[in-house]
Amino acid sequence: MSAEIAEQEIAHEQEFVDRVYRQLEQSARNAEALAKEGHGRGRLGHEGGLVERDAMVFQAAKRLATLNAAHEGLVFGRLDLGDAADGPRYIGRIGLRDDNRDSMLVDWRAPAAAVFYQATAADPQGVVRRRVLRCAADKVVAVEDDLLDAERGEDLVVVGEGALMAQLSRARDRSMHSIVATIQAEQDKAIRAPGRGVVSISGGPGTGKTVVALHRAAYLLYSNRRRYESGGVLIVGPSGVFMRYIERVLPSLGETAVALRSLGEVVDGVKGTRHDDPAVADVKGAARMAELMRRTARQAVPGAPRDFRVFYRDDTIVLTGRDLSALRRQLLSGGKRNRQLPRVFSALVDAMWRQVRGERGRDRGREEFVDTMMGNVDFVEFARAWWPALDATDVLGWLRDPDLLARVGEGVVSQEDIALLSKSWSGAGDRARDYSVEDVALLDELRYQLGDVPESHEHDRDHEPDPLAHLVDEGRPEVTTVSDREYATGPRTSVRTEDDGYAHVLVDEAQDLTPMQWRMVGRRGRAASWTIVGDPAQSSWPVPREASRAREEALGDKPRHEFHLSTNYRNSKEIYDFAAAYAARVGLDADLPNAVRSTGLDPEERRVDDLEQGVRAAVVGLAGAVEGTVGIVVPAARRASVQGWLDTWDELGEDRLGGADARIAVLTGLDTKGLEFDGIVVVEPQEIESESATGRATLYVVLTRATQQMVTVSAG
Ligand SMILES: Nc1ncnc2c1ncn2[C@@H]1O[C@H](COP(=O)(O)OP(=O)(O)OP(=O)(O)O)[C@@H](O)[C@H]1O
Repeated sequence: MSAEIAEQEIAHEQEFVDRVYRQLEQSARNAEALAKEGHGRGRLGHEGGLVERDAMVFQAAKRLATLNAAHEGLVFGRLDLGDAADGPRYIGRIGLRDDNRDSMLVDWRAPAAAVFYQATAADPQGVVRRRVLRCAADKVVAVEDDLLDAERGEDLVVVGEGALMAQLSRARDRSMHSIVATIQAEQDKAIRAPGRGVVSISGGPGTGKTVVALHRAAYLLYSNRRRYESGGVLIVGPSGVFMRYIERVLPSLGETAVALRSLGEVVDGVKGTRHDDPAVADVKGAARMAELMRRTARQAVPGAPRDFRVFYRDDTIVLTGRDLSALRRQLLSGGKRNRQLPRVFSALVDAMWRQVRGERGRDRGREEFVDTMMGNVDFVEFARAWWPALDATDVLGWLRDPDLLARVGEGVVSQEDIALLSKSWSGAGDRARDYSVEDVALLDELRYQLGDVPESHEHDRDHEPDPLAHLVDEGRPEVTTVSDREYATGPRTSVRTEDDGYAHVLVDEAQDLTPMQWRMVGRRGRAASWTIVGDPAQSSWPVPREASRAREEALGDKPRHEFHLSTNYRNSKEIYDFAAAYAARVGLDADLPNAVRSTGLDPEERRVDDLEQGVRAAVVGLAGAVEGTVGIVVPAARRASVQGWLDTWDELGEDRLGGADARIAVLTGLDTKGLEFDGIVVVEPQEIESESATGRATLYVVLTRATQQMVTVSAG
């Protein structure tokens, strides 16, 4: 194939791409005009004007956002079909029509685009030639063809060596990119799977599970926009760094109505960023913690009055500790703690009225007794303190008291568990509200145990007017509506459990969710369809059976659809062979995909006398050898010291600045989950392996993160 012919083809495609961009601008102008008109109508003030305006402005703004997001690499595919009379079909990130309403560009998710991904030479499905256009901004820089039907395509020019290889060899930056142009047939099936029930996508490292799941989210939004945009789509991933890594994929596909949350951010209003030590994390994630939280949520409020005494007419009325415990149990048997707030006053007054024996008191009747108590400042204060509206963070705080922890933990968790939990919480001091990722699932458990504070229980007609009502109102959290969610760009502000549900829940790196995290995520997907992505061999949770039970409970009896991906698109063959040999050596039952790209560069295992100098040489070497990112992966115990070294290695310049998001960054094994780097330096792999009960799986994850080159460095 001569370069000249390739140039001609590129120039030809450029003409079409130019036309598409002109049309895009026209559409953007139309959307803007519509938005302006919408604002104008609002001002007219005629009936219904506001509603109409809101709808118009909203639609126009959304269309504008989509158009802006689509700007980069707008057109990426072309199909020449058997029936030449139809002309070529172009595929893009969004669909676009010309002024005559004729289709110029087919949205990649539309049924008419499916053959672009599914046609093969063995089964061309009417496609003669498939062409991928590679663009830089709005300029076509290369075209890559597959001739699928050699007979009918005799006259067609065929250019390029394959879009996929070109895409896989590109340098990595700190963001995942969309793969719309090169989705492979087995991936496409998982992306376009029907939106009902649970879609599980499994596969070994680098098989595209994450990127496929994200494209699936975009597909679902396209195929049933009303359901998924108003009900919301929640995407849960392992860490903040991971969420930043994937956050650009959906906007680049024109979708913004999605909540991306790391496991530490699933609960509105709290944020866990640090991890507990593995031993503590293992306890906090275990299923037995649910019972511990249930018991905690039923405890008397620490520091609240233990009894109450008042004189009424001829009687001394006393609510003893025992009375109050019985009342607490009685109220709790009627429903969740906060839900019972409207009943507290009557329950207390009833118990006290039973003690009114004197004639003067009885003669005046219960009503007067109630009125008197409502006006009694001491009583109202006592009742507020005895049964306040409780927040999960306050209740978790109770467990900082080792005695209380030991009391509620008895018979539920072991003595060792209690010691570990106590060390984690009672030592918190100033960090009392600095939650770990593992604490967040416990807070969620407590939220559901406590229940929401009723919105306006003062209107509750079945019960006495409640002097505590105003108290409750002060603390009433905001409630979000469906339209808030549609308009929302940032995190939701709701803290009510009833607003937690989504229409679709997508869990990435699902093999790592603890039982408590499954419970937390499961609550958000009771009525949802699900996409679950994972690879059991990469799991860092030590009790897989317990986690799968919790996962089954979260998913209920929803129908399951399984998809398996079998090609590793990330690692060079040399790197993946090394990792697979490690998995076999340490006895991991790994799902071994087929790595398709070879670089001729084997990983290196270096032994050095001076660890710092050895790591420095490896990092500087890789930073010069690869174009993209370099990850320095260290045992958790060495993280701070290696970061300190990196800070002093001035020859690396700006590339090491910016912490976890820099071109050259220090990460622990667990931090690397789901990420990838062009070059990886693994510091003391043996220590990473022995650092936790599931260290072998963690090291396997680490060994499967590099796209180009990998060096391990150990001292001695
Ligand atoms: N069809 C494709 N075309 C181009 N690149 C692809 C394709 N499929 C996957 N990739 C790339 O392969 C890399 C690995 O993908 P991804 O991170 O989604 O894999 P994964 O299965 O989630 O990996 P792991 O389980 O190891 O974290 C990414 O860079 C992704 O963009």
